Amino acid sequence: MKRKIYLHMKPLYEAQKIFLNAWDWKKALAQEDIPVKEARGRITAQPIFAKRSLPGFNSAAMDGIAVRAEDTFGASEANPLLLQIGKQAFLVNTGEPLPEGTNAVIMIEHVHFIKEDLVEIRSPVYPWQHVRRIGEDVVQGEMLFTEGHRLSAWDLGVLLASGYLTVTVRAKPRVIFIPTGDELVLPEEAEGEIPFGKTVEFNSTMLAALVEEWGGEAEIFPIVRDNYVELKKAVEKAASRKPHLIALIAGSSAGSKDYTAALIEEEGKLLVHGIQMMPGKPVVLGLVQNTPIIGVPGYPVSAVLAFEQMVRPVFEAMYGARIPRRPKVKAVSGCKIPSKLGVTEFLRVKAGKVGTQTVFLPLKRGAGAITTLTRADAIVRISSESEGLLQGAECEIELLRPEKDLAKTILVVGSHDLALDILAQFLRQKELGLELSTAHVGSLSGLMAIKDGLAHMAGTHLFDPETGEFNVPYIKRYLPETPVRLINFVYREQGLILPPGNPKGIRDLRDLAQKEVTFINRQPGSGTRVLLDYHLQKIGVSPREIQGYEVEETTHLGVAINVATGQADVGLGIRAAAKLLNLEFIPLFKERYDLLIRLDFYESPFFKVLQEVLTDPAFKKAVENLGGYDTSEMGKIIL
Ligand SMILES: Nc1nc2c(c(=O)[nH]1)N[C@H]1C(S)=C(S)[C@@H](COP(=O)(O)OP(=O)(O)OC[C@H]3O[C@@H](n4cnc5c(N)ncnc54)[C@H](O)[C@@H]3O)O[C@H]1N2
Ligand code: MOO
Repeated sequence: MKRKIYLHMKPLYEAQKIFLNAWDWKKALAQEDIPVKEARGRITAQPIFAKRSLPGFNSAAMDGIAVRAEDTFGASEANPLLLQIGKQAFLVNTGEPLPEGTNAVIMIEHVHFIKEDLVEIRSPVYPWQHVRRIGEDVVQGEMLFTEGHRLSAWDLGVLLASGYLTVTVRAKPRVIFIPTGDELVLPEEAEGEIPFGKTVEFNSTMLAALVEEWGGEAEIFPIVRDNYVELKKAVEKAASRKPHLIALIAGSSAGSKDYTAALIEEEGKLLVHGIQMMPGKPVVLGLVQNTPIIGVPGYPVSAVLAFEQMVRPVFEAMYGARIPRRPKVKAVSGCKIPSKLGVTEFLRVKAGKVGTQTVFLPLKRGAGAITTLTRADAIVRISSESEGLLQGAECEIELLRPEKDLAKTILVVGSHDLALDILAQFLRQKELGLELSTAHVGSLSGLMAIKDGLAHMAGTHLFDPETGEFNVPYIKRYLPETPVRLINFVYREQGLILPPGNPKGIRDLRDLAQKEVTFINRQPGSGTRVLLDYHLQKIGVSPREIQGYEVEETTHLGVAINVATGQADVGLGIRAAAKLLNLEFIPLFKERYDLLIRLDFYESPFFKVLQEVLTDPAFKKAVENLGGYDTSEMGKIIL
């Protein structure tokens, strides 16, 4: 009875507004007086006025002699003046008060001692020269900080100097997290073997760390099993502690054990269930026992992104101050990225510098994969009014790493090849911080990305039927003006990927036209597709005769998985993909897979590292172990 299907999904901005307006966040945080020495990062709760002036007296700004400026007028090289120490001149050190009657300091370097108590000066000084005057820095009564100011390290300095030992700040927001789920085990319980079907509970730690980063305090309750009564008890217990927010983790979507929304509706007020954002859709917002409550989706990436989107604004409202944002930079998309209209999407991306542009490539989209956050360089927000980004489209990206680290990411687009993953691994071992990021857009789009300056390298295996050559004719045709180099990466076997035992007895491309055979294709512009279409034409088989010809995957592994799961009987792809999934393979062609490299990148120090990997026997061996690879010409310059 408690299963709760989504209410009307709300646009992201509307959900934020509803949550902000549902509670008097501004009044939520009490004030507290805390020692200034412990106040870094805290938010002032009142305007703060200086209790004293700084400096509190006229003081020497230099080591030297304090004088009355008027006594020095007329001094020059030709007409030096003599001053009596103790009468007209007084020895002072930096920071000391000026003796009564003096109003300037002459630096000791410019003072000539005639006798112990008699000095000669050869130039005049003007009044208040080398003097820090009373109140020069701060005048008593002056406002030092407005309310809602985040105290920095140096702010503590001015507070202490101007008379404060304690400072009135906003109390820290307190959040109680309640992780829920039968499948969860504490990390400590799962140090060795983890029982089958169990998952380590780590969302609460991530979110609590975020709360602390934002200046709040987090408490994590024990895991609550998927049981309505227990969940209700845990929420009541949490509410009795009067936190500023309760966060229930998981159980927020539409599963048979997802109680969050039902519980909030029955015990309090349900405000929102479901937001038009991805990841993070199943968010629940409400109030229970006069306490704001959020149901955070269980998938880790959804949890983090939804929590950030919904909770950061209410923290800011409580503080009356902004929480520092991640820096944004302009960047362009290295490939086409479709996105769902009506949903605000948060893509995790890799980013790198290609020439003067910052370019990004999307990581996988799965909200369950936490590495899409840990490996990301940036987050790209795709508006709900957009159907996605075209290759080369410019937008702002939110950086998760320092901008200068982006220079160490090598962006590779084009055809998919498993050996590129191994290359990434070796590169990382070779040089700290060097990353290889790949996007599989097909050989031809890869060439175009190189032309448009959207990648450093492209993997390509485009067969030209007219010349029987790989890649070179295409480069000459499509990139006649672009300075590039082409080097060989591998030769690889392309062939038919079949289920174990080849139940339908498929032998060659001709058999694809059989009625009972379902094929899985690759996307147009991919080298494999070009190869297929060429050979089909050569043997006189029309695409119309092939079932499944119009169903496309973008990677060899995608094709292999279709075969492995019985959705297709056969696909065309590389041996390594078949081997990885224990599938049968009939070799048909040997093809050349090259790397097309922008000349400026070819001449960069990073490429030297890459070249070292390409000549490393251990790397070649690792590639050959994938199956169906010939590395004998790896690194050879073709163009
Ligand atoms: N029929 C539908 N199913 C799902 C929908 C939907 O709309 N209709 N939405 C999907 C989306 S989107 C998301 S996001 C998830 C969120 O689900 P829940 O919030 O209900 O979370 P669970 O199903 O309990 O768990 C999902 C996943 O996350 C793991 N998890 C949960 N808590 C933790 C934790 N504290 N630490 C680490 N990992 C955690 C859990 O084991 C699951 O693997 O629902 C989709 N389903
Ligand atoms: O919308 Mo869910 O939060 O993506 O995985």
